Amino acid sequence: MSDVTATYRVPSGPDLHKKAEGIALGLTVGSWTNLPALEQSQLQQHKGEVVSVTDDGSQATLTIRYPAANFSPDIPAILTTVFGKLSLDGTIKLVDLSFSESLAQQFPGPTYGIDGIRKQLGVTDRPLVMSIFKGMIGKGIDEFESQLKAQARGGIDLVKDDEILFDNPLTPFEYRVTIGKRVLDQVERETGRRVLYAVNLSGRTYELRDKARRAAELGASALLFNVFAYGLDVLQALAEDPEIPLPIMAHPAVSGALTASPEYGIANQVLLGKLLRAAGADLVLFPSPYGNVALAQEETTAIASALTEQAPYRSAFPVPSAGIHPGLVPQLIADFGVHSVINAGGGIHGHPDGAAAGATAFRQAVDAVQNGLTLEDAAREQKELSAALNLWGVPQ
Ligand SMILES: CSCCC(=O)C(=O)COP(=O)(O)O
Ligand SMILES: [Mg+2]
Repeated sequence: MSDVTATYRVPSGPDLHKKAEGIALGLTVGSWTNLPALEQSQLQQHKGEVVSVTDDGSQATLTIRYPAANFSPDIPAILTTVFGKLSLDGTIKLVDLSFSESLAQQFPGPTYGIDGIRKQLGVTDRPLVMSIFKGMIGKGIDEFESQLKAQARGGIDLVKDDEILFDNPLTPFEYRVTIGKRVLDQVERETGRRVLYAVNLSGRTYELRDKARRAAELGASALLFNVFAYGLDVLQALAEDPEIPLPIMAHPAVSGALTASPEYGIANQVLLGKLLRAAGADLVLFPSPYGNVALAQEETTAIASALTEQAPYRSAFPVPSAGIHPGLVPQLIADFGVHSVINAGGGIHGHPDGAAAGATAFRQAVDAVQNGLTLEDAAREQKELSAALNLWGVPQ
């Protein structure tokens, strides 16, 4: 049977079975008043079913299954069913969500995912390294071009716009795409390495599809998308469009408003993990456990698992981000493995010898870990890594 199963965390207390039954009924066939008996029996197949109720004395967990016959197979309908009105109804957090196999198949998942992006880049055996344009607001297209060249020549695999760089007269969207393509083609000719650039797809919702199609026509290599400012269904529409054949990188901006409370909202592993993957994100940024905007270690592990564990979809790249510098590379690889992206803005542009050296320092740090060396040992031979470690250190 096609269905969605939702798990909620609520405060411990008496009458939890009654509470769970109230949710299962209230979000499906229930009403605040009794319906005639005949109508009740006809509605039985639509009723939510309480799967389990557990209580550890401080917190309780309620799991409820909702028949897919109640909703159309899209994320807005599913979220409204499992956590629409309920999200407004007291202390309750949606901590897990699973689709039955037939429901899961209604969603696209990543078009490229980890394997597809690795294939485009020709990099199979190490974490990818990504850099973020920084300080571009108020700067012109020449600055954009020189920053991109420096990052790409330094050894970066992917470059992304910062999420706060929107369409603007100094660096218009289409210019960034065309100049980005020219620079990256030139770097490929020079070095033999393919680098992807994710341009920030921004603007009004109804403009996005045409803008993304235009970007593809102009030779864009990837899109950055502030999905939570728009909605998961907008991401899905972009991912499913055959005229937008580009990897999509989901930025977590705004998601904290939905996830940050331990008692309310939606768990990170559901929103940034399962739902982003189902909706078609190829790469997912989230706060790392050690940077300046940090998430708890177990939450980041749960996000990364939801993006990569067994599912009817391709795996999406986990991109733990914020406050990342080369000294953190061993920890990042230990925590997130080889199939992750190491992403830095300040940690590249703040390098004492500039962005190209910043990019090189990251690649040297990755190579050191891959070769079983400590960063300190590798830095004896490599001046870019040495300068980065002198500035930011290696956490012990
Ligand atoms: C909170 S995850 C997204 C990180 C981000 O958008 C960013 O710009 C990180 O920049 P940083 O200089 O901290 O690497
Ligand atoms: Mg940013």
